[in-house]
Amino acid sequence: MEVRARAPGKIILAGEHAVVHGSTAVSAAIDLYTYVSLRFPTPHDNDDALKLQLKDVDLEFSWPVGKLKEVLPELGIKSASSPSSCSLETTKAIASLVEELNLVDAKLGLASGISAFLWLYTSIHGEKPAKVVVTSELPLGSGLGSSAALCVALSAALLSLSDSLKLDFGHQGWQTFGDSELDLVNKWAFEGEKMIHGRPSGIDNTVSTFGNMIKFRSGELTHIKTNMPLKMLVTNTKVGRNTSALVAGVSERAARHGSAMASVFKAVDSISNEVVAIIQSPVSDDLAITEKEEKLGELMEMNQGLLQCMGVSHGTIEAVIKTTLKYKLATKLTGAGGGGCVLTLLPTRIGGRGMEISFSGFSS
Ligand SMILES: Nc1ncnc2c1ncn2[C@@H]1O[C@H](COP(=O)(O)OP(=O)(O)O)[C@@H](O)[C@H]1O
Ligand SMILES: C[C@@](O)(CCOP(=O)(O)O)CC(=O)O
Ligand SMILES: [Mg+2]
Repeated sequence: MEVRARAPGKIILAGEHAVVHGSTAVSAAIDLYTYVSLRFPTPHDNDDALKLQLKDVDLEFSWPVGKLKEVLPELGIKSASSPSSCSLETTKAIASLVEELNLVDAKLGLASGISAFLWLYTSIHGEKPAKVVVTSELPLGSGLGSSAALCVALSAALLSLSDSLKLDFGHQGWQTFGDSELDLVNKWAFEGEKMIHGRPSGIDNTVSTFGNMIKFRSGELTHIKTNMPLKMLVTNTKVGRNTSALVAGVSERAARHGSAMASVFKAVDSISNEVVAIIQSPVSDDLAITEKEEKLGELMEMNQGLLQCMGVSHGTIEAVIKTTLKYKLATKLTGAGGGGCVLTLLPTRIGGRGMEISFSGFSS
C-alpha cells in the first residue's frame, strides 16, 4: 500500500517574526508543493528498515528497525491521535541517530528536517519498516515555508495509514480529511516544525494545512475571504539562511531591548490588521483597487522597516527593494529573512504574471 500527500508553501504578507511574539500575521498558500510518498513493504519484500529518500538533495538514509528499537526510548508508547512534544531524552536519541549519518558541512541544515521526520514517523508508526520519499517544488530554506510543507505533507501521509485513525479511501482512492483530521495533521506538523525551527509560531504549518489566506495570532486561525486581485512577484535572493537562528536572534534582541521591541511588535500587529481590513473590504471599481494597492504597498514598506529594526534584513534584500523602488513598487522580505525570498506587490496597472496567490491546501 502506498499513500501520497502534498502540502503547499506560503508567503507571509505581513507579520513574520512578530507573530512568534504574539502579533497578528497574514499568510497565503502558494501553488508550489512538497510531496511525500509512504509505502510499507509487503512480507514478500523481506525489508526490515525505515528508509528516507530526500530527492531534492539527492540523499537516502536507512535505519534498521532493530537500531530504532535500541536507541529510541519511548517507541510504541505514543498515540497518533494525541500529538505530543519530543522529550529531551528522545531529542538526544534522535540527535545521535542523525549524527551517525555524518552529513557533510554543506548539508548540516538537513539534520533538523531528518530529526523532524524521525520524530513524526516513530510517533505515529513506531518502528514499522517503510519507505518514505520526499520531493519539493519549493526552494529549501528560502522563506517559502518548505519546512512546514514537509511537516504537513509528512503528517498527512503518516496519519492516512495510521491504524488509530481508520480513515477511508473513498472515491478512486482519494481521502477526504474533515476538520478534526486537518486539525490533527496541523498539530503533528507543528511538533515537526518545533524540531526544525525551535520556536515556531505555527503560522506556516497552519496555512499549509488549511490553504487559502489566513490571519494568525497566538495560535488562533481566522480564514480570510477576499475578492481583491492580488499579485506578488517573488524574488529569491538565493542567499541561504536558517530560520531557527534568525528567530533566536530576534528573541535575543527582544530580551535586550524589551520595551522598544514590544513597541515594534505592536506596530507590526497594527500593520497586519490593517492589511486584513484592506484585503477583506469589498472591491467596487478599479479606482478602489488602485487605492487599496497603494495602501498595501505602503504597509509592506512599513513592515519591512520594522523587520530591519528586528535585524533580519540583508544586503541582497535591500538591493531588491532599491531596484523595485525605481519602478515605484513596494517590496518586503517574506518568511525569516536574512536572505531568502522577497515579495514585490505588482499593482493591476502593471499587469504581468507575478505569482498569483493561489487557493490551495494540501491534498492526499
Ligand atoms: N524537501 C525537503 N527535503 C529535505 N529537507 C527539507 C525539505 N523541505 C524542508 N526541509 C528541511 O527544512 C529546512 C528548511 O527550513 P527553514 O529554515 O525553516 O526554511 P523554509 O521553511 O523557509 O524553507 C531544511 O534545511 C531541511 O532541514
Ligand atoms: C519567521 C517566522 O515568522 C516565519 C518563518 O518562515 P520560514 O521558515 O522562513 O519560511 C517564524 C514563525 O512564525 O514560526
Ligand atoms: Mg520554515
